[in-house]
Amino acid sequence: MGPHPAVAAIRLAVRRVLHDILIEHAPGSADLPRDVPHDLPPPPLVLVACSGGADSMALASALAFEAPKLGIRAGGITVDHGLQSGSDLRADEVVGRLVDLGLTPTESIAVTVGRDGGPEAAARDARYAALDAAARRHGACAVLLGHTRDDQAETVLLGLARGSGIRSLSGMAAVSGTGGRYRRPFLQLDRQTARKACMAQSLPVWDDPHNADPAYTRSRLRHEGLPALEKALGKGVVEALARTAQLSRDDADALDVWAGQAEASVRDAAGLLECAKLYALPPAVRRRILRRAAIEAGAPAGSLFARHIEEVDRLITGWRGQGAINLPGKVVAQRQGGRLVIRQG
Ligand SMILES: Nc1ncnc2c1ncn2[C@@H]1O[C@H](COP(=O)(O)OP(=O)(O)OP(=O)(O)O)[C@@H](O)[C@H]1O
Repeated sequence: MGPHPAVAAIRLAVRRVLHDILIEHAPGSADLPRDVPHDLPPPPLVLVACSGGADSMALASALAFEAPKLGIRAGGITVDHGLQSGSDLRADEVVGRLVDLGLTPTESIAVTVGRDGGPEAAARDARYAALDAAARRHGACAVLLGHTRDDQAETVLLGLARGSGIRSLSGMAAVSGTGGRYRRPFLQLDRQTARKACMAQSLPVWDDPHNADPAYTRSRLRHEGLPALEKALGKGVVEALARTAQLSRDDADALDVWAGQAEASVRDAAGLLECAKLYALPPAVRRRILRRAAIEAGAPAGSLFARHIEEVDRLITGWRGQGAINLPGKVVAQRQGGRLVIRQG
């Protein structure tokens, strides 16, 4: 008898990603003759980032099962955010579970969570910094994250509510981070499948109380927002939102390329942006060029919002002699003799 369908599904998702990693990091190694001595690089190491929750425990179990079959070493990291009493003991428990799965190396990393950007963003920043450092320290070529299709749907809705364009509708990428370090094998898989796979394998899981805490935006969305949407629009809404993410990502990537190519054609010999040429471009392309120019001039990308760019855009499309526009990072945008000048003031 084969594995439970949920277990088969999580393993297949992980196997696909490990195949990609193998092709990227050890190209051709599978073709080398086995009886001739050669200096093969050490087998690649893939880490799983595990909170102890159902998604990442399912991921850890699938990694532990699939990696050895492909000659990949598999380890696991858990991050202790120190936000609840006894979180250190819990982190040790998670490490114990990763060891039981046969993962090595395993590590629990304690981080200090700051306050910047709110509790969720601060915890996330601290977590990714710790995972980055761990990947470097262990020489890992990839870190797997347990985000599911449901997480993706939530991310799309959060982006939609921010009103900031298709880039934020594109959710999380299957591959992201420096050198494509982070991989999300479960992005097409629903949360229920991960949970069922844990049950079928009798894996103990831990439900983070933060996930149910209505103080967190994502938690409210998960427990109130999405169920209400499903009730109104039908069960397919999660899948549709995840599909929206992929379509939006493709569109946003295409527009970024277009803007990159168009940028050279709207600059004069001195490199200044020509308002008339900008005016002739489609708004989506023009605004991307304006955004890039603002970032190049020193505006921090994270503080530059759609409303800032819209205001700069009005120097082009709604010109009535308005004054300089102040942008984050002390960057100033102003129109001077048919040219748009964006620089740090
Ligand atoms: N404390 C942590 N330590 C290590 N990795 C984590 C931690 N928290 C989250 N992650 C990683 O980020 C992914 C997404 O985080 P998120 O907070 O959405 O997950 P979660 O709700 O805690 O659930 P789960 O562990 O079931 O994925 C996790 O699947 C896991 O890969």
